[in-house]
Amino acid sequence: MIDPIRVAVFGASGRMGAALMRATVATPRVQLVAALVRAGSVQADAVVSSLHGGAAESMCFSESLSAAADVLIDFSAASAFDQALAIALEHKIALVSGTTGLSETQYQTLHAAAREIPILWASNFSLGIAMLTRLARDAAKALADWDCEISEAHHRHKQDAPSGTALSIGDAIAKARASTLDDSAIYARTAKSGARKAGEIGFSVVRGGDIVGEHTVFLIGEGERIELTHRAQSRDIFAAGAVRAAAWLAGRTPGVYTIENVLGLSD
Ligand SMILES: NC(=O)C1=CN([C@@H]2O[C@H](COP(=O)(O)OP(=O)(O)OC[C@H]3O[C@@H](n4cnc5c(N)ncnc54)[C@H](OP(=O)(O)O)[C@@H]3O)[C@@H](O)[C@H]2O)C=CC1
Ligand SMILES: O=C(O)C1=N[C@H](C(=O)O)C[C@H](O)C1
Repeated sequence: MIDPIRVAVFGASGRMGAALMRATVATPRVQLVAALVRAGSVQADAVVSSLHGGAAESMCFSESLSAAADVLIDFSAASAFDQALAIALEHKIALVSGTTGLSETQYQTLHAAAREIPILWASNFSLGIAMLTRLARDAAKALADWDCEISEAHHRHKQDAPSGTALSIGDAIAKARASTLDDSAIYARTAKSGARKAGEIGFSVVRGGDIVGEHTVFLIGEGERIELTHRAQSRDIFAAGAVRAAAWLAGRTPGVYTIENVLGLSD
C-alpha cells in the first residue's frame, strides 16, 4: 500500500482555496490534511462547514501546522505569500504556489528558500495556457517583425493587473525575441504615447463580472493577423493542475521547479 501525499491548503477561504479542497479530496492518492485561513477570516466558518465529515483540520495561519503534511498549496494574495513560504520552510515541506502579483523581492526570497525545500510557482496551472505560451513563443520568434500584444480578462475581484499569466506569456515572447519584458512591455497607452515602437509588447486588461480567466496573444502583420486565445471556464482546471503538481513535487530535492517540468514540456 503506497502512502498518500498529504496536502495542506493555504488560503482555504478563497475562491481557489475552495476549488483546491474539492480537487484534493477528489484526487486518488492525495489526502487533504489541513485547511489554513487567516485569523478572523470572515469565511472561516464556511471553510469549516465544507470540511464537515472531518476530511481535514482547519486552522489559522498563525498556529503551527500540527497535521503532518508533505506539500503546502498556496493560492492566496501577494500580501500573504511570505507567510505561506515561512510555513513551508518551518516544516521543511514542499510548496506549490499560484499566487500572482509577487514583487521582485518575493521572487528572490522564493529562490533563496528553494535551497532548503522544493518549490514550484506558476502563474497558471492549466494545460491549455502551457500550450498557448509555447505556441505564442514559437510564433513570435518565427514572425519576428510582427507586432505582439497581449490582452486578458478576469472577474471584478482580481487584485493584480496585468494577470500573472499575461506577464509570463509576455516574458516568454520577449525572451524568444532576445529581449526582456523590462525593455519591451507597455502597460498603458495615453494621448501622449505616440506611435507604436518596434518590439513593444502591449498589455491590455478587462475586469468584470465572474470571468474566470481569458488570455489572447495577438501577432499582427501587414494585412493579416493571428489571435491565440485561451478561455478558462472553471477554476477546477487550475486546482486540478496544482494538485497534480503537488503530487509530483512531494519528496523531491530542494530547488525551483516549473509547471513545464510537471507536464513534461521542458525544452
Ligand atoms: N496560478 C494559477 O493558476 C491561478 C492563480 N490564481 C491566483 O491565486 C490567488 C488567489 O485567487 P482567488 O482565490 O481568486 O482570491 P480570493 O480573494 O478568493 O482568496 C484569497 C485568499 O487569500 C487570503 N488572503 C488575502 N489577503 C490576505 C492577507 N493579507 N493575509 C492573509 N490572507 C490573505 C484570503 O483570506 P480571507 O478569506 O481571510 O480574506 C483568501 O483565503 C490570486 O493571486 C490569483 O491571481 C488564481 C487562479 C489560478
Ligand atoms: O486571479 C485569477 O482569477 C487568476 N489569476 C491568474 C493570473 O493572474 O494569471 C491565473 C488565472 O488567469 C486566474
